[in-house]
Amino acid sequence: MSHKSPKDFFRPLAVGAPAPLREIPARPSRAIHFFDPSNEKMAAKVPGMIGTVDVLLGNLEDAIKADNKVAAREGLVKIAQSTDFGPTQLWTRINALDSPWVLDDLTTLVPAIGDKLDVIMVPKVQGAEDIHYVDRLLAQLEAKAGIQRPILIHAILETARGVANVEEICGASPRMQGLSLGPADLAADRKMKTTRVGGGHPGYLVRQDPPKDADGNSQIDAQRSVFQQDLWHYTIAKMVDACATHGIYPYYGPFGDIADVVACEDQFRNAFLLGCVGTWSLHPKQIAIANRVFSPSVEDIAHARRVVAAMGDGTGAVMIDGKMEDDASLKQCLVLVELAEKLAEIDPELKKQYDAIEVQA
Ligand SMILES: CC(=O)SCCNC(=O)CCNC(=O)[C@H](O)C(C)(C)COP(=O)(O)OP(=O)(O)OC[C@H]1O[C@@H](n2cnc3c(N)ncnc32)[C@H](O)[C@@H]1OP(=O)(O)O
Ligand SMILES: CC(=O)C(=O)O
Ligand SMILES: [Mg+2]
Repeated sequence: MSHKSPKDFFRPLAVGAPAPLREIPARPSRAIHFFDPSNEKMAAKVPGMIGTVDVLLGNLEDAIKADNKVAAREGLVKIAQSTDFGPTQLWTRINALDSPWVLDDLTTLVPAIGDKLDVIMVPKVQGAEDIHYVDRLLAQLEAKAGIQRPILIHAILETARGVANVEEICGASPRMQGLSLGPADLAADRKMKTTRVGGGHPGYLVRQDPPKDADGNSQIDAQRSVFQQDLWHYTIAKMVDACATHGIYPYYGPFGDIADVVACEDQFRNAFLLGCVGTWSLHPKQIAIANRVFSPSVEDIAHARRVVAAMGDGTGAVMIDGKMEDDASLKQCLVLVELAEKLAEIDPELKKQYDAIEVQA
């Protein structure tokens, strides 16, 4: 839902602010890698990560101690001003809109490094009103600082009200770039009885039916398989639909069990299959997992290209390996092929792998 009439939707919100984008570019953003700009050891690693990760995000909100908020903000300014980010995007996560730090975050960052910041992530977004506030303030600050292209907004979905309002959040401004899931705050706000940051839960499961004995009685105490379920399926699916409706991009979020690289990969893959374009990385070892999961496999691209070739003008139905392919399955294949083309532009290793695929007749 827009707060403006359709004719004014793309009008700048301050005189002299850059014109809003008509379309949000599909820039690869498989991993949004979080770092604490007040942590000197971590910050020192940032320049070396350029080119190995699609997005570097200087975090100012949760996980930064209250005593370090100013140092984190100043550290981010220093890093951004002294670093050429090349192909890697620079994002930040500002403090919550009801915090004592957010106004200084925005009024410091935009004049100092607004020309380098691609996206500002806003936490704990509750409804369109939060986006409208940041939208207008950014326009005023951009105009004052002479910023030439609009800084985009990314909202974290991490309150029950935010989830209920997801559609209006996505459509609140042409600056809206995407949404991430905030499973930790969302769990707390919903009063879910979990203590984890993302991922599944062994107690959230479906159990196989009991076997029956010769008389047809259920053997309740027999050994039965249990299947752990995904606590986040509903919210991710809702985010994906809202983002697709508004032409913006959905992301998973943090996976807090850094040591469990296997479950992390599974959770990321669920999000990829459901339509997310990327996820967060909290530790350097999660970057490779995200890059792998959010890049279509060589097998998928080989199959997709085969369907594209077989479908000619894109209409009708054909059989490939015993399966029916038609206009609709072709469209799914094109999603993968187009994503592979975008990734090949920035990832030479992937390009080599995709280029080596021979299309089977
Ligand atoms: C719910 C939410 O809001 S999630 C988002 C907020 N949370 C975050 O942003 C957390 C970001 N990550 C971190 O703070 C850290 O990775 C932690 C606390 C999880 C683990 O940190 P450590 O215990 O230091 O991890 P570990 O010892 O494995 O680190 C190995 C090296 O990687 C570095 N490192 C760890 N995390 C990062 C990072 N995110 N970026 C860059 N370097 C990092 C460490 O400084 C260390 O460097 P060293 O080898 O020179 O000593
Ligand atoms: C991602 C985040 O901020 C959360 O899970 O709360
Ligand atoms: Mg949070």
